[in-house]
Amino acid sequence: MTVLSVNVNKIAVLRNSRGGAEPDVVRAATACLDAGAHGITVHPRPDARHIKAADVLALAGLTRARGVEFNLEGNPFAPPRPGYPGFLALCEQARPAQATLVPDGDGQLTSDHGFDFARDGARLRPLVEQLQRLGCRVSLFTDAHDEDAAAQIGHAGNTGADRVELYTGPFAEAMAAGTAGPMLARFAEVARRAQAAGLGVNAGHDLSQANLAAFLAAVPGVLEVSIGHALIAEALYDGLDRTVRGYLSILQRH
Ligand SMILES: CC(=O)[C@@H](O)[C@H](O)COP(=O)(O)O
Ligand SMILES: NCC(=O)COP(=O)(O)O
Repeated sequence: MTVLSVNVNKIAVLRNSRGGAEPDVVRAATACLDAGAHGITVHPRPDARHIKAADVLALAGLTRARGVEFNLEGNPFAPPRPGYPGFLALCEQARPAQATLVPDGDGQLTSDHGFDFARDGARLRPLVEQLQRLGCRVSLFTDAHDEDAAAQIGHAGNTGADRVELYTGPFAEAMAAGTAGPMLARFAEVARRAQAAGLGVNAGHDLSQANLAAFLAAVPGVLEVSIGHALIAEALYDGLDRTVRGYLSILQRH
């Protein structure tokens, strides 16, 4: 079975919008694990707009205590800055079970592309080794939607990484537009090539209850999906009824 790692970035977005402690990322992560999620993912960004270094350490403690996977995502090439010690330093402190390297630019709204392995492979290799020495399984964020992707994946194998994470944003868009067929065939081909190169396959970005089943039916051997944005949005809808009723019941009693 494919395992589910819940990304709790969005809980921190909401918390930071008021500057206080609520909603609490550790409490939210605990609720996800209590519901059966297999692990927790966060992707702290250098501008600390959601997950902060302290959250990473707190979630590392929670996942260690619960014996589940902690997946820490980030760009290993982004320089440290006040409030963000750098991805490698965070991994040294938190020792996540999995480090997922993502080539984000600084001003990006969210992740929107994978590595260019032909170009980045040589500088990724020593970082992969360094992270593996820290005890992390290493996964590399990769495109699977374009012409070049199947060729690129061979270079990914040369980095020494353990897994790749297929960037599923373009699949989610195609699915919403009703045109996912050819895209899914491409993802399946990239997954098979990755597996043939000895890489495990994860997937993530904009996966949701509306598109996950179609993805898993078409793409073989996906080991893990990390899902945040849609899952948190769906949780709001699914939980609003109960919450409003909770308020009404207090009002009715006073
Ligand atoms: C790598 C990936 O696709 C997700 O981790 C995504 O980067 C979530 O980050 P944001 O929550 O900042 O959009
Ligand atoms: N690696 C993908 C991830 O952690 C969550 O992405 P999204 O579901 O927030 O788009």
